[in-house]
Amino acid sequence: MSRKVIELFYDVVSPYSWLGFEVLCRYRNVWNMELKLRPAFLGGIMQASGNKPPAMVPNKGLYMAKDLNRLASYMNVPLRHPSDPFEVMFNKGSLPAMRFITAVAEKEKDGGRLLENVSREVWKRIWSTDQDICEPASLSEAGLKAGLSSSEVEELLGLSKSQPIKDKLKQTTQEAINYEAFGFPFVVCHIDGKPQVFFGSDRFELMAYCIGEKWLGPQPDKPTSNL
Ligand SMILES: N[C@@H](CCC(=O)N[C@@H](CS)C(=O)NCC(=O)O)C(=O)O
Repeated sequence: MSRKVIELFYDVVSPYSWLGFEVLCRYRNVWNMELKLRPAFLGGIMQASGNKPPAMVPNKGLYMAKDLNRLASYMNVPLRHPSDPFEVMFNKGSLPAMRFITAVAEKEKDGGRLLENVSREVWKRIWSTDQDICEPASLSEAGLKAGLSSSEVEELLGLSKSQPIKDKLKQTTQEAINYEAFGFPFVVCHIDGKPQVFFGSDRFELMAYCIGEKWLGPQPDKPTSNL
C-alpha cells in the first residue's frame, strides 16, 4: 500500500499543537506515512474562520490550564505555562517566530530534521521555559540549539523578513483555510487521493481508525497495558 501523506498545520503559539506535533513525529516510523510539517499562522486562521482563541472564554482558559498539565504528563511533553499566558499568546504572538520557521521550511524543502528541531526549540521557549520567541536573539538561540550554524541563523533571520517568506506563510495559512480549518493543530490525511481533516491533538485514535493504522497511545514505543 502506498504511503499515506499526513500534513500537520501548526503554530508554536498553540500548546495543543506542540502535543500533536510530538505525537505525530513519534509515529513517523510506526505508521506507513510521510509526515509533512506545515508551519502556518493561527491568527490568520482565527480571523478567516470567525473563531476566537478558546482561552478568551474565562472558564475555558481555566479548564485548558488544568487539561494541559495533565496532558503534558500523559503525553510526556515538557509543557509548562508561561508566567503571563495572555501577554505571550495575545500581545506578543508568534508572527516573527512563524516567519523564521517558514524560512527554515523553505530552506529545507527536501526533507530532513531541521524544521522539526527548530520548531521544537521554539516551542520549548514559549511553552516550557517561559522565554521570548519574538526577538531575533531568541530565534537565533533556538536555531543554534536545533543544529543550525550561526551563519545559517543569520541568513534565515534575514530571509524571515523578506516578502517571499511572508507570502509563503500566508499561502500555507490559506491552504489550511481552504481545508476549512478553524484552529490548530489541524491534520490533513491524504488517502487514495481524498483528504480527511482532523482538529486537535485528541483525535489520533479516531484518525488511526480512519486511515487504517494502529493507535498505540501517545508514546508508541511505550504502549500502556490498558490499550
Ligand atoms: N481538544 C483539542 C483542543 C485544541 C485547541 O484548543 N486548540 C486551540 C489552539 S491551542 C485552537 O485553535 N482552538 C480553536 C477552537 O477550540 O475552536 C486538543 O485536545 O488538541
